Amino acid sequence: TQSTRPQRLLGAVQKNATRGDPRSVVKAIDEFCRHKEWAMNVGDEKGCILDSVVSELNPATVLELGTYCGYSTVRIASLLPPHAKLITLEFNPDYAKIACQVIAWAGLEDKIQLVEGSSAEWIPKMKEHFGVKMLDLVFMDHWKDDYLPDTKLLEDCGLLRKGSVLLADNVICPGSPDYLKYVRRSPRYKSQYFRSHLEYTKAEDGLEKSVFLG
Ligand SMILES: O=C(NCCCCCn1ccc2cnccc21)c1cc(-c2ccc(F)cc2)cc(O)c1O
Ligand SMILES: [Mg+2]
Repeated sequence: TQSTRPQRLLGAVQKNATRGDPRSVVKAIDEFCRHKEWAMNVGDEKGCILDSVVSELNPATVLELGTYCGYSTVRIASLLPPHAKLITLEFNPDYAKIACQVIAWAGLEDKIQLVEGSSAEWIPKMKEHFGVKMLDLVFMDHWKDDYLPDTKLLEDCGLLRKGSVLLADNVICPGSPDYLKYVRRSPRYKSQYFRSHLEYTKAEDGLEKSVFLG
């Protein structure tokens, strides 16, 4: 039977990356997506911006919405301090199965909790189910129409503290106009746009970093 793109991406990781070496996993995926098949990872250019935000923040608790094949999951987790935790949510079970194996190849299972389901279902359960008190960083990379409702849900569930950071991928392409308007207008956020390009292409895209002011 035909393989899927995520399965072929995993194959490229297992063929070209060194077990236990997250940077080689990231490199193998970027090479595959640049030279073989495009895939919707945050990619190397926006990935560097992601790395700088994570490194500066040194977060203890991170929530990622949209795991896909685990590329940004591995990028973030490889920069976390020893006892930090990354919870990553994936709606698509086939993506989750691949991401689980990519994360294992990188040797980052201990830092990452991969959960299958929707943000609407799991955000309200964060505290009771995962013992999460507050989120230091939320990386949004799931359905673009869900960025805004999920931001409001995060606020309502008391998961954001003064200084919590929302980092949203694809605010230009495919775009999340209602989310951008909200975080840029709201007095409760300090927002900043990091201009870049859609992964592996010349099209414009960027990351929006929004600090919750409490
Ligand atoms: O659609 C994108 N990502 C979301 C995939 C589905 C997420 C589903 N999901 C996961 C967790 C979760 C939790 N709750 C509810 C739903 C949830 C995406 C698309 C493009 C893109 C595609 C074509 C094109 F021509 C240009 C750009 C580029 C990106 O970087 C992207 O991220
Ligand atoms: Mg994305």
